[in-house]
Amino acid sequence: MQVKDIGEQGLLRILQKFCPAEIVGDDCAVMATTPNQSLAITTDMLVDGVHFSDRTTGPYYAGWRAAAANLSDLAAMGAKPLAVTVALAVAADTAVEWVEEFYRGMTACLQEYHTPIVGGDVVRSPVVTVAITAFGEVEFARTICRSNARSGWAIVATGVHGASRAGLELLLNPEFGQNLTEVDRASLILAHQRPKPRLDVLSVIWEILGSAGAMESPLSPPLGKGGKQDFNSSGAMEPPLSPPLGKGGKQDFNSSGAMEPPLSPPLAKGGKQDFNSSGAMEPPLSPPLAKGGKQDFNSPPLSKGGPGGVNSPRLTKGGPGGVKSPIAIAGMDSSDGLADAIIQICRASGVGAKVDRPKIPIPDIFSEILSTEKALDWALYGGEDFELVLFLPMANAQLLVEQIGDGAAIVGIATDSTDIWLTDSSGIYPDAILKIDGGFQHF
Ligand SMILES: Nc1ncnc2c1ncn2[C@@H]1O[C@H](COP(=O)(O)OP(=O)(O)O)[C@@H](O)[C@H]1O
Ligand SMILES: Cc1ncc(C[n+]2csc(CCOP(=O)(O)OP(=O)(O)O)c2C)c(N)n1
Ligand SMILES: [Mg+2]
Repeated sequence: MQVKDIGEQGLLRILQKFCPAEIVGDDCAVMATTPNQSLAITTDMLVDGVHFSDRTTGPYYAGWRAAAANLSDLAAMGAKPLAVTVALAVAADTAVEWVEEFYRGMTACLQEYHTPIVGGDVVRSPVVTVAITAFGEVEFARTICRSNARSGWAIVATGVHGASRAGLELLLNPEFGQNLTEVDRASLILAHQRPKPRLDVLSVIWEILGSAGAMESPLSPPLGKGGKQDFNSSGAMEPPLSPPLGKGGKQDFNSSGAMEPPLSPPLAKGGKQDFNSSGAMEPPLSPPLAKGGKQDFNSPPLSKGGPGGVNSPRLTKGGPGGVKSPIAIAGMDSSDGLADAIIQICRASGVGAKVDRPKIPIPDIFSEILSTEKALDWALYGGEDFELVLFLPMANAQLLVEQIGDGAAIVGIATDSTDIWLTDSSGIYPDAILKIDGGFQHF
């Protein structure tokens, strides 16, 4: 059966089965918000032939990866996922079964993090394309931004890099890795097809940084001795300080569709954006008029007064790198590769870095199947490992790496120049500048 056989309404009926019935189906999804939390919003598109293909990834894992990529961006901001919307473009002759499998994969990933699909759109297109918008919430004081890094801080990778690239190679090129065992082959392929967003790392970060994770006292001891907090086996992240979502602590988006309906009004009294009194609507983010009357799109919008400034009560911007939060950590995810993440954070923060080649965590098996050069290249530039790359004070970085385990490593240190060097503490290779364009480029 093809999409054209059931039509738009027929397809929507199938897709809405993957969504909580209480929320989906109207012109908007309306969700309760938690007081004192900021909304984190991210969009990522996936295009057939660019991000996945039938050669490498069937619909189930294409769906999984689509969800994981978006949740990974939330994790990178320190945000807890709330919901996603899915805009789907398929051809008239796309098999309905393909779309259903895609949704099964997507919801399998989302359910691990208790995140519902609350809406979306379907259109016809010659190329299958999926755009997901994910919504999360984060306390302002816990927002992990790219622009917060400081000279002297350690650079942490939360897990091995290059595995996804190796998995992609195995799927595209049958000649590659013929001496691998089936177990190793499967684990590399899974790294590509079923990446896990590192939302689990957030609880470890909050535990180490504690309530005293602010810039002023970044080295305060962790809250609890030694142990990771015991989150449930799904690996779902629940920042210990955030209030529970509903009775029982977690929203339950399982297939029964049971979930607490959003009873509280979405906007608290006074929480509405204050448009001017004439009633005319003025988008609150529009840049101020520059001298001469032209809008100056380069100047940072309405940052006067800092976070919560008078002009922009609900939006916090800290300059070219984006949000600045008071927490002693900076980071992003490594969707575009480890090197890209380090470079982006350094640029946003105005620092440099020294990255030590032997410290970069790669899968053990690489030494048997790849030259040292190629292993390094895939680790730095392969992309799609969806780990987090975090800059934080050394003592906290050491605790973090110890507690995450499983390939997490301190790979380098931020410096007060703006150069980003690849160094070699084993003394074999000369220092080199880390390339910005070594990874996947769309154009
Ligand atoms: N079409 C767009 N319009 C406005 N902003 C965009 C667009 N595409 C990307 N951005 C913004 O540019 C920044 C970098 O994007 P990107 O490299 O895609 O981030 P990520 O790797 O986290 O997905 C993000 O803040 C993103 O929201
Ligand atoms: C068929 C196929 N070819 C190539 C790749 C490799 N690839 C595609 S996009 C990408 C980088 C990440 O994608 P992007 O759209 O830049 O994600 P974002 O950083 O915005 O999250 C990589 C390494 C792939 N996953 N599948
Ligand atoms: Mg993106």
